[in-house]
Amino acid sequence: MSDFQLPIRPRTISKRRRIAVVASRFNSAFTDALVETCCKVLTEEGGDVTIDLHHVPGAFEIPVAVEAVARHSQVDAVIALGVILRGSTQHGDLIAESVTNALQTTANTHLVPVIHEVLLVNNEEQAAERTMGDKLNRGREAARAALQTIETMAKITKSAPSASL
Ligand SMILES: Nc1c(NC[C@H](O)[C@H](O)[C@H](O)CO)[nH]c(=O)[nH]c1=O
Ligand SMILES: CC(=O)[C@@H](O)COP(=O)(O)O
Repeated sequence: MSDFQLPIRPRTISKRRRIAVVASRFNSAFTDALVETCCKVLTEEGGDVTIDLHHVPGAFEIPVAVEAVARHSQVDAVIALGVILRGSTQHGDLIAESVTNALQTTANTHLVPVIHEVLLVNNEEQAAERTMGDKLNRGREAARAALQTIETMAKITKSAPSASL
């Protein structure tokens, strides 16, 4: 009897990546800086990467667009970029909390990495440091977190039994 076994279906890990960026326009000087740096780093460090950029008015609208991307597009990751400046009421904190929870839910529901850089800051100085500076740049951080998480997810799914994929 032959001990020949059919090879299991190869799961080719394509190095071609598609990443969606969902960014709010509110506080656009800061959010535009986040988008610019994030896309630059994705292009420089991500290899063969296609970026789908989507804009929404404010941070509160980011999760619905991220969920739509997760449901309807074949992306390897979604990056959420926004800047919430604390005002004199609780409004900013409420938005930030709801965005955080919604992004986590989308990531875990669709098993797609969602990178959360919807920043909640106390003032413009903190916003500038994080969006325009070199030391704390959250746009750069977002791009690198997306690329690293894509690699990790690929390793995890590669080592999973094919029936569970
Ligand atoms: N104050 C900020 C907002 N506010 C707008 C909301 O996000 C939202 O668009 C509005 O409540 C309509 O649903 N958005 C930010 O991104 N940053 C802010 O500082
Ligand atoms: C997050 C906001 O919409 C914020 O600008 C609201 O400001 P305020 O708390 O002063 O009403």
